[in-house]
Amino acid sequence: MVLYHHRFHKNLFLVQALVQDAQTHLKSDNEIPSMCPDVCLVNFYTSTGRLGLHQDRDESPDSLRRGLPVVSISIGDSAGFVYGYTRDEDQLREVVLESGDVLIFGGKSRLVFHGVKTVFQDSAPPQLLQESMLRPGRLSLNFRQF
Ligand SMILES: O=C(O)CCC(=O)C(=O)O
Ligand SMILES: [Fe+2]
Repeated sequence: MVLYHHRFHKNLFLVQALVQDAQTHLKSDNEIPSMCPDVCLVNFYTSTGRLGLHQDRDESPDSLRRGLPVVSISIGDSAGFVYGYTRDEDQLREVVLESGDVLIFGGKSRLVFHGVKTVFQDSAPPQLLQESMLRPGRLSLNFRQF
């Protein structure tokens, strides 16, 4: 229990450090505010798993108004992640998220539409599967501040 607690706190610091790192790479007119995560949404996708286009707006009005970021960490199989400023399928852009990738959206982009279109079967790093108990598929950890 103590170990779990310790690890959990380490993860919160990791998420804050990831946001800080992103901040150093952005121009000041495209800011991502700092946050203190208190929610972690965990998704597991099998190779046929999908997530339809949506906005993340379950957080408090204050969190959304301030554009506090969503920090998403991908583990396991790679996935085609789609995003856009409208629901228009033709305007969507796609990025492949690989195991270990971190995706952050906040500030002006906090309410971007997004979804997971494809999970690429058997694309996880072999070492990860050998050294962990992860079953085939993709795990995503989504940290937010309510
Ligand atoms: O799995 C992902 O990378 C995205 C998850 C997501 O958008 C959500 O849980 O709201
Ligand atoms: Fe989402």
